[in-house]
Amino acid sequence: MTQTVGTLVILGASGDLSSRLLLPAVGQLLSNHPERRFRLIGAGAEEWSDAKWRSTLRASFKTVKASGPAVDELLNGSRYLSVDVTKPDDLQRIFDLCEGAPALYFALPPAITAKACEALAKLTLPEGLTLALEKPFGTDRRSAVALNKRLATLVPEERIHRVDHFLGNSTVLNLIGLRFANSILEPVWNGDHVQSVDIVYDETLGLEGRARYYDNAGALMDMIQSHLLQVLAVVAMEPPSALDATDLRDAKATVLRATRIWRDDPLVASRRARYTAGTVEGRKVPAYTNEPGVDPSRNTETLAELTVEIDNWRWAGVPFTLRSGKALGSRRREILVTFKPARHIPRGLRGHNEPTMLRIMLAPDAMSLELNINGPGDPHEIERVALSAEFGPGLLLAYGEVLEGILDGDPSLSVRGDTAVEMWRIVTPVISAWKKDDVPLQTYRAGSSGPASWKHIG
Ligand SMILES: NC(=O)C1=CN([C@@H]2O[C@H](COP(=O)(O)OP(=O)(O)OC[C@H]3O[C@@H](n4cnc5c(N)ncnc54)[C@H](OP(=O)(O)O)[C@@H]3O)[C@@H](O)[C@H]2O)C=CC1
Ligand SMILES: O=C1O[C@H](COP(=O)(O)O)[C@@H](O)[C@H](O)[C@H]1O
Repeated sequence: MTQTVGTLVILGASGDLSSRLLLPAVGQLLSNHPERRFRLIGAGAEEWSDAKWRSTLRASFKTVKASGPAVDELLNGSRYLSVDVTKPDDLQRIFDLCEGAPALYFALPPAITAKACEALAKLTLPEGLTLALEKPFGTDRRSAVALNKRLATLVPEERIHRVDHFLGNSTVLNLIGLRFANSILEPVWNGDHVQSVDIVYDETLGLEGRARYYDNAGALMDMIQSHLLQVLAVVAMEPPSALDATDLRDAKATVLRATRIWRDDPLVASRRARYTAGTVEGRKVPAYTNEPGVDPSRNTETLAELTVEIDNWRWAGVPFTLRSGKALGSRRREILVTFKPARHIPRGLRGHNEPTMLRIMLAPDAMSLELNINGPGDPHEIERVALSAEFGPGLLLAYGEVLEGILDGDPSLSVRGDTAVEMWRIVTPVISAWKKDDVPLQTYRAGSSGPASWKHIG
């Protein structure tokens, strides 16, 4: 551990991300690493007292059973400031409370983050300042470019953490281990052997009171433009020499630069849908358009599918389909690599000739290789089996891993500025086509597997 940060400041501390994901991660990190010490300041628009903030901290820490002297010390010394983060004076008040080098974590809607960065530009910034920005980074390609430019005037790139918690996810690191610590996978990890790759993140969760953010984002921006393209980058990248920030981020950037929507045609490459009323896991879910805070005229999709191709030697012609949606009947989080079917099965063998499939489940962390083998009974009969294994669970929650990177000044797992822009470049033609209504917004019943007309993946 080489912690460079003395004070972690959460901007947007009264929001959902903070209490549900960030604060538990802080508690878990300190329980697992009691040698760590840093100050925590919460800053948000709500008029909270220090006491109310500390009771929020306690409640969040309880969810992960965080305890120990480091946790108690942080709790007792933690302060809350009621601020407007778009005002330079308010930001200065925060800096005045910091000890050591501060890290500002923007747990804010993207438009407010951009305004807060403008406000920072009016201040003399503290030595060693680190900035951590949540996804989505900007609201489109242009705003991402502008935000990068602004950030570059504030701190050096290595102290900017564009957070994508899927990259804090041990499974993504497991994926790198699986791909590159075995010599049998890489020779077939290309378009000569792979027929298609699907990255699916179906959630049973609905809107969960997040209309203010989600109704302006939708499934494409919320999940595909950020998380799933990052997963694609790790699945498809060339082998990095090391897991360090330069090698890893160069490898991801190269593959994303080669990525474009399938056939350059949003009508072929994308589909979108929105849920109607239904029942999910025994819970009644109202139609998305009847959720509090939703403006139906925005036509926000809650399920999106995007197929891309990667213009390079390894992957040319292989469709990569990314899909994510809310209020679906069952949770499914997996990367599915479908290999080409065997060219010829000797006459005399009967039964399956389905392609070999490698499923990598993102949570719970597991994998399964589906093969055709001679099953029990008649040895001429080919049957389907799955060889399964579990990845070891990570030591920390995904956000704990993200926070570790921020506190220790290691940006390996964060998204680099050029890559953040590239991810917007990939989805821009789809966003434009959807705005013009060129791709119909279909519907699916909450609790179903999506619109009946959509082909099932895998
Ligand atoms: N929630 C989640 O599961 C995840 C969220 N994210 C990302 O995190 C970010 C925040 O999301 P989320 O927490 O859900 O959103 P919320 O709306 O719950 O929280 C945003 C917080 O920012 C505060 N805020 C808004 N404007 C200002 C301002 N000018 N000054 C000070 N505080 C302000 C809000 O205060 P008030 O309510 O008083 O306006 C609120 O507390 C988004 O970019 C989202 O994409 C990423 C991964 C998961
Ligand atoms: O960033 C987000 O991610 C979550 C899904 O991630 P998980 O780790 O909680 O499974 C998603 O529900 C949310 O809409 C999105 O903003």
